[in-house]
Amino acid sequence: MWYKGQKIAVWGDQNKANGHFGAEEKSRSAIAGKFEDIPIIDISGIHSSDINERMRVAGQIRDACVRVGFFYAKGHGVPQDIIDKTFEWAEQFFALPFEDKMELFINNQGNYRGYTPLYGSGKPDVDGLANANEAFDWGLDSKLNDDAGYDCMDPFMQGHNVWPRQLPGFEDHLSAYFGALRSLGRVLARNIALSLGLPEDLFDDYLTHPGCSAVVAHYPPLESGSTKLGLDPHTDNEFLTLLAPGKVRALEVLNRDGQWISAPPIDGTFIVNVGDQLQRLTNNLYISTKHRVINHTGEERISVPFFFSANWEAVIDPLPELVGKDTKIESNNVTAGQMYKHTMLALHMPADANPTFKKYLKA
Ligand SMILES: O=C(O)CCC(=O)C(=O)O
Ligand SMILES: [Fe+2]
Repeated sequence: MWYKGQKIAVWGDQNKANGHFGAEEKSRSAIAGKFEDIPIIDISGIHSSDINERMRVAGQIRDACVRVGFFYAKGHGVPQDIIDKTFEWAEQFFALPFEDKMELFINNQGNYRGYTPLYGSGKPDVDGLANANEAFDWGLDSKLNDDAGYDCMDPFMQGHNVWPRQLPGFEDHLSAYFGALRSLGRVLARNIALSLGLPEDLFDDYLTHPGCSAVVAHYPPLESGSTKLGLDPHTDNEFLTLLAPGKVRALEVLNRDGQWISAPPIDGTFIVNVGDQLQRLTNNLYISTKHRVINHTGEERISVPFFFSANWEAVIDPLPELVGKDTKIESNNVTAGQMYKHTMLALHMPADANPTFKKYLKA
């Protein structure tokens, strides 16, 4: 495919960075109490004008990204109030009648924004039902774009967000949340560059209009003994994920021994993880670690992942600085937008075959 005179390669699962560790443990029970294996980092120094402060954080981030691919970020600077309000709006959205939510059915939007019904994404089980979560996705569009020089015409990602007409105020708040997290992502990316021993502005050109997206997700409690998953094991596609995990423990992270480690929420922190883009850019130095969601707590769970991505047209190849002098870079010229589109198509395909959802598909 061609875009602005540039040939874009075909992207597929075989190209996913997929840096999970070890063989996948089949057990459905996670090891609790080992969450200290996921480091807690006070990242407040990323905003400091003192390079020593920034370097101190960068060292810890490097260690976490090389060993684990995940860390808890405290001192992130996003006001708790804006995070709490996002959860309140999410609750109001999920409380809407099913028919209202299906007005925004994600499979009807060319840019994969809007509503994913319960069991409507992921890999279908023997009962034909897939992930036990419902979700609302929004992300960069021409309204949320803050780069005057960008036309939002990526060949893979075009169109606007859709918003629930029943909830005035929802769009404004989620847009503000998007802006706050995008700002944090840009500062974090500078610290990541530092953590790689590279100039702090290294990623700036990748992030002039980052193709970020975000999700409010609802994971109802699963019955004990249920074989269902809230979210299948996967790696995230983007540069970094900044997850507001809410109050209910359900996220599990695959460690080097192939064991699932529980990653419970810790007040005042985001759970940050390396995505496939960053793994690829760092030539597999930083690891995009597999994770999944299982809610066996008996409580309703809401979480809000923010996927911080490079510009959609940015080609995601290993940085020459991180590739040995004699190693040839195998460029396949894949863009961030293409990686995102591919991931979203694969994730949402099952709903097209499900009779409950099929009738909502628009021709
Ligand atoms: O809700 C969570 O804990 C994680 C969600 C997640 O992994 C994702 O949406 O990619
Ligand atoms: Fe994820």
